[in-house]
Amino acid sequence: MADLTGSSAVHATMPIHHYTGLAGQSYDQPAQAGVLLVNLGTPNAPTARALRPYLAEFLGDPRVIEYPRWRWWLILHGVILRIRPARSAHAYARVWTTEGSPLRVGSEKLAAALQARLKQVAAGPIRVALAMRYGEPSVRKQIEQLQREGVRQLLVLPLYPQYSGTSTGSVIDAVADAFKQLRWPPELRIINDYHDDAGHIEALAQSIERWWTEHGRGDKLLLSFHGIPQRYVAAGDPYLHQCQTTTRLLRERLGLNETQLVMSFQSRVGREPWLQPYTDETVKQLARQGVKRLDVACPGFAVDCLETLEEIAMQNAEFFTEAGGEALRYIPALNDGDEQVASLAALILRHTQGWPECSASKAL
Ligand SMILES: C=CC1=C(C)c2cc3[nH]c(cc4nc(cc5[nH]c(cc1n2)c(C)c5CCC(=O)O)C(CCC(=O)O)=C4C)c(C)c3C=C
Ligand SMILES: [Fe+2]
Ligand SMILES: [Fe+2]
Repeated sequence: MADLTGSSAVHATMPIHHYTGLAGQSYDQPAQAGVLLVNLGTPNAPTARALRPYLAEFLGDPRVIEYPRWRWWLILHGVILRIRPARSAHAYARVWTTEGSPLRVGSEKLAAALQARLKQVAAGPIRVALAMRYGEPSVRKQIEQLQREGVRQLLVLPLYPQYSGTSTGSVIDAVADAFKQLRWPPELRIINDYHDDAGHIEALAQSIERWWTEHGRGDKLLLSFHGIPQRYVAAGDPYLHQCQTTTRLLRERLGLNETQLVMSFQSRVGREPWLQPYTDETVKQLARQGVKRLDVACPGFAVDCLETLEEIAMQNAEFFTEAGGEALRYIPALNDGDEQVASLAALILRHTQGWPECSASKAL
C-alpha cells in the first residue's frame, strides 16, 4: 500500500531536486515585495496600423463595453475598427513625442521615480514594475518577471484614483487571469482606489496652487474626469460618487465654492448617454457665459496622455476660444512630480504594512 504519510524510510533517501517551477523562480531566493503599477496602455505608434490591435483589445474587453457579446463583436470588427483607427491615429500624432506616447513615457518616468523614492524611504528593497492593461508590457508578463526576481508579496496599484469597473475592475481581471497561470502565486494586495486619500488630495491641491503661482489664477477651475456610460453607474459602479468626492475634497482644500470650481466628464464614445455634464458642452457654455480664462485640471489621470494633452489642451481649448473665451489653460497631471511621488510612496507603504521590508525606515 502506498505510504502517504511521508514517514517511510524511502522518502528520507530520495534525492532533493532543485525545482525552479514554471515561472523560473527559486525557493532559495530571499522573499521580496513588489509593486506593480498598471496603466491603461497605448498604441506603439500614432498610425492606424498600430491603433487597430490596441483598440481591438481595449474595446473587446467586456468590462469596457457591456453589450451582448456577438452583436458587439460584429459592430466592433464590422464598423468601428474600420473607421476609428485612422481617426484616433490622427489625434495621437498631435501629442506623440520623440520618446513615444506620452502615456507610456509618463508612466515609465513615474515608475522610475517611485522606485528611487522607495529605495530611500522603505526599510528593505521593494521592486517597482509597470504594466499596461492593453498592449505591452502585459500584466501577466510583468507578474511573471517579478516572480522570477523573487517577489512573494505583490501590491498592485492601478493608476486610476477613482474606481470604475471599466478601468480598475479590468486591471483586477487581468491580475486574476495572470494568477490562474501561476503554480505558486505570491501573496496579493490590490489598491482599489485612492480618490479620497488625504495625501493624494494634498498632492493635487499643491500642484494646482504651484501652477497658479507660476501662471496666475483664471476665472474658474474646471475638473474634467473621463466619462463612462450612465448605465454602468445605475448598475452600481461607484465611479461617479468617487469623482464627486474627489471634487468636494479638492474644493474644500482649495477654499473654493461651487461656482469657482465645477466638474464635467470627457471622452464620450458611442451614442448612449454618458456621465454629464459633458466637458465639451461645459467649456462652450462657460465661454458664452463670459468666462475669459478657464483653468482645467484632470484629476482622474495620474499621467498626461491623449485624453488630457489632445482632447483638453488642444480640442477643448479650441472649443473654448471659438465660443468667445480668451484661453483655456490646462494644468498638467501630477506625472512624476514630487507631489505625486511622495503621495503614492506613502500610499504604497501603507498598503504593504506587515510585509517586513516595506515599513517606512524614516518619517515621510
Ligand atoms: C468606449 C468605452 C470607454 C470607456 C468606458 C472608457 C473608460 C475609461 N478610460 C480611462 C482612461 C483612458 N482612456 C483613454 C483612451 C481611450 N478611451 C476609450 C474608450 C473608453 N474609455 C478609447 C477608445 C480610447 C483610445 C483613444 C481613442 O480612440 O479615443 C486613455 C488614453 C490612452 C493613451 O494612449 O493616451 C486613458 C488614460 C478611464 C480612467 C476610464 C474609466 C473611468
Ligand atoms: Fe478611456
Ligand atoms: Fe478622447
